Amino acid sequence: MRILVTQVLIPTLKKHFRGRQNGLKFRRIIGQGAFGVTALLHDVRKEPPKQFIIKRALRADAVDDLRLEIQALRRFRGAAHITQLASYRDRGLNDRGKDNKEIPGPYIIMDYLENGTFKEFFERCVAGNIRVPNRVLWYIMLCFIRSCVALAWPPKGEQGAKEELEDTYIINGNPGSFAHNDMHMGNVMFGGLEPDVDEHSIVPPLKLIDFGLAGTRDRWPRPVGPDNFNAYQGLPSNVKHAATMMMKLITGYGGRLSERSVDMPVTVPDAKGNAKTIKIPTQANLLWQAGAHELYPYLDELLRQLIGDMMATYYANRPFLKYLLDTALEAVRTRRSSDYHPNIQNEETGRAMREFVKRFFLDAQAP
Ligand SMILES: Nc1ncnc2c1ncn2[C@@H]1O[C@H](COP(=O)(O)OP(=O)(O)OP(=O)(O)O)[C@@H](O)[C@H]1O
Repeated sequence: MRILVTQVLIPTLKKHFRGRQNGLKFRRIIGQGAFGVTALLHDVRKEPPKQFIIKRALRADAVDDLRLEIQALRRFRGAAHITQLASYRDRGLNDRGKDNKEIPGPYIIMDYLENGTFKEFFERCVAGNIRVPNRVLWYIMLCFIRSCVALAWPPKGEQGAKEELEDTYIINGNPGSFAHNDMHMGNVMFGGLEPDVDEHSIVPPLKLIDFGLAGTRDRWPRPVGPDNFNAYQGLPSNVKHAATMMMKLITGYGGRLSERSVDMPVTVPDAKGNAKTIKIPTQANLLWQAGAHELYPYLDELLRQLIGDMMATYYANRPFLKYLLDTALEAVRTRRSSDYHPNIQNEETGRAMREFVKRFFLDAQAP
């Protein structure tokens, strides 16, 4: 069945875009799974041609997910850390209210993210057996936190909304409980460097993709446990999944993780305002279990703490987004190589960061 649909669909896409629909031309199939197909399109009216992805479902149940994804992506137009919807077709009509009978069923056209998935980046780092510089980790963490801000306060921009950093959304009232629900390394991608945005001019911006399971409820409610105590809440779940990917990148461990909690010491003020140390359980066990400090001796301690906080076993112990954003922003803006151990200072300079990005992102994507 799948082969049949694909055999029909791919020539249909090719034929449709051969005619330069709205300046778009079919280039090649990017991904083809059991549920859907994604293909690369070029807008040949631009020089160099602007690249887009078209995503089309292959099965009836995947059509529902695609519809959900269209609804979700419309909420995030304008958010710099979520893949951007360029156009779509749902229920027979495209976003300009016109019928497009040639490509049957709903589809999504979105901006192409040229620097690949987080998973590919992770695998390159593991294969190269390298330590990702702390300063690069902070840039990636900042992007993750901004994506969580977008999920909590969707900008709901108009068609063609200009992308903006999410920092200002945070003042707009209480966060929502929208969950991505499928935040893993294959659903996080890196776009192209942006010379005009400080934080994206050195390390490529990270963006979430694949919103087919997203929503304000968990698609697969698990039995009540510490991680989904009381009710399902999207925000702490998104935050934990972001931190989990950071932990995987730091440790190079890409397998299934144990949800075993370990104690993490945290300094808090006591009733008199004096500092006291308490222990909170966290699932960031690879960074906090016995022996972890010796295994990752050069990891920025604040980053280790932040990941532990974001993966705190109990929702109530996970930090507010405002704190996460301020902490990551400050680290990105102020950390210098001299802040790190002499053994790694030459790997933490601005120059070393640029070389790292060239090797693990830009050169790795060259055709
Ligand atoms: N905006 C994008 N830019 C570049 N590549 C993309 C983009 N969106 C998706 N892709 C590519 O297409 C693949 C499939 O996309 P996506 O995960 O959204 O579809 P899916 O049908 O839900 O796939 P899966 O079932 O594998 O999760 C991605 O892994 C990625 O390689």
